[in-house]
Parts: sequence; structure tokens; C-alpha cells
Amino acid sequence: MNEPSPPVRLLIHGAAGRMGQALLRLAGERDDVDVVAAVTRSKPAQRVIDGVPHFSATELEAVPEFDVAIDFSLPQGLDPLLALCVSRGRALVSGTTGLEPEQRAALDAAAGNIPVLWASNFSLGVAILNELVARAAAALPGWDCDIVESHHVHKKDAPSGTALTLGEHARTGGAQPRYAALRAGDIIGEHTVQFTGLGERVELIHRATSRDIFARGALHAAARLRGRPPGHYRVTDLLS
Ligand SMILES: NC(=O)C1=CN([C@@H]2O[C@H](COP(=O)(O)OP(=O)(O)OC[C@H]3O[C@@H](n4cnc5c(N)ncnc54)[C@H](OP(=O)(O)O)[C@@H]3O)[C@@H](O)[C@H]2O)C=CC1
Ligand SMILES: O=C(O)C1=N[C@H](C(=O)O)C[C@H](O)C1
Repeated sequence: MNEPSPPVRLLIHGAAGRMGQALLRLAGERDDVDVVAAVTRSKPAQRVIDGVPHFSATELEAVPEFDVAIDFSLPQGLDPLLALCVSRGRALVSGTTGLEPEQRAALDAAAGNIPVLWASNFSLGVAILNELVARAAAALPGWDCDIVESHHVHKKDAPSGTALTLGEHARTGGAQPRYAALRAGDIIGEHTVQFTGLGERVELIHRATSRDIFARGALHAAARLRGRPPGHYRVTDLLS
């Protein structure tokens, strides 16, 4: 009989944030992952919180061995983490949005050496929505395409990463998408892709009602990325 695999050792980056907290809570409920380092921007109040070792971003080089880093921070946080993953030869899962083109290029370059999964949205529903949008765009030539997204007031980037990815899929079908963003209250994340013709309209909508869908998707991906060859991975590559 095969020995069960040891848990995948995770580094959670952006651990004090909304997504970081969801990741820590949900990782604690799984036995296929083990959080060996939680990294926060500022000095953590305690070295160990709920059994998880905490480090500040300035102590990044000192974190223990890990298999996969999961990053939900802000664009300025990604560069040092990517450098750490490359220097240690470890995989990176990142959901941080609002990245500069140079940062996307750095992720592409790193994928030559380590497994990299960057996704603007880790929910299954949005993975499917991307495909539906490409199909609708191709089937509705000449129709207007508008992508409207709503998020909580704390969100820094606009349009959202998901809206931009939906736009890329619309363009593969020949559409020329326009974007509109709303920031209000505590909305987790809503995306509407509206195709408008003469006398009719098609709307494709995704509504997230819990951040747990993103955190579960990222943990699922991280648990399956250990030991894979270097390269760029998509959420759909790791679905099982
Ligand atoms: N791909 C997806 O499915 C999803 C992506 N996101 C994206 O994830 C990111 C985080 O979202 P959210 O959790 O809501 O944001 P938060 O602002 O709640 O959390 C971000 C965390 O990152 C920390 N941080 C900021 N800068 C650095 C740095 N230089 N080094 C280390 N840590 C840093 C912040 O620290 P401090 O607390 O000190 O400010 C904060 O705790 C955003 O880009 C968001 O768009 C969000 C949800 C889903
Ligand atoms: O910041 C958020 O909250 C979210 N960000 C991602 C994005 O920019 O698309 C994903 C999700 O919509 C929540």
C-alpha cells in the first residue's frame, strides 16, 4: 500500500488581510496542507498564533522550508515573494490583482524555473464564466460588450482583475469590451458581462457571496501544485 503524502507545506503571504484570514481559517480545516509560515506586512503581535508561525515581510528570507507560497497581498508585496520562491525553487499561487505589466512579465519569466499559478479569480463559477463570455462574444458579432463590476469600498484596483480577464476572453471572440466599476459597502464581488444588440440584451452574471470560494480555490490549487514541473498553470488545469 502507498504511504499517504505528507501535507503540502504552505506559506501564506498577506496573512492579516481579508483573504489571508480566510486562507488561514480554511487551511486549518484541511489535513492535506500545513501552514508553516504566515507573512504579514507589519510585525506580528505574537510569533505563533493558533499554532501558525508568523513573520513580518522584512523577515521573509528567514521563513522555514515550504512547498508552495500563496499570495493575496498587494502588488508591492509580490516582488520579494516571487524572488524568494525562485531562489528556493518553490511554487507560487497568487491572486493579487492590479499588477503592473512588468510584474506579469516577471511571473512569466519565473514560470521557466518554478510552477506559477496567477489567477484574477479562484472561483469555479468565474472559470466557467470566462468560457461562456468567449463563446457569447464569438456568437454575437457587432454587439456592444460592457463589463460591470461591483466590490467593497476597500478594494484598491479598478477595473477588477476578474473584469480584465473577462475582457480578454471577450476579445478572443472579437468583442471590444468597455468597463465600469462600482465600489460600495461590503460587496464581496459581482461581475456582469452585458452584450447589447438592437432590441435585445444578453447578461452573464457572477455573484460571489463569500470570500471562502476564492480561498478554497487557492488552497485546492496549492495542494495540487507541489512537485509539478515549472510552468504557468491555470485554475482549470488543477481541477479534479
Ligand atoms: N484572485 C482572487 O480570487 C482574489 C483576489 N483578491 C485580491 O487579493 C488581494 C488582497 O485582497 P484582500 O485580502 O481583500 O486585501 P487586504 O487589504 O485585506 O489584504 C492585503 C494584505 O496584504 C498585506 N500587504 C500589503 N502590502 C504588503 C507587502 N508589501 N508585503 C506583505 N504584505 C503586504 C496587507 O498588510 P496590512 O494589513 O498591513 O495592510 C494586507 O494584510 C487584492 O489584490 C485583491 O484584489 C481578492 C479576492 C479574491
Ligand atoms: O479585491 C477583491 O475583493 C477581489 N478581487 C479580485 C478581482 O480583482 O477580480 C477577485 C474578486 O472579485 C474579489
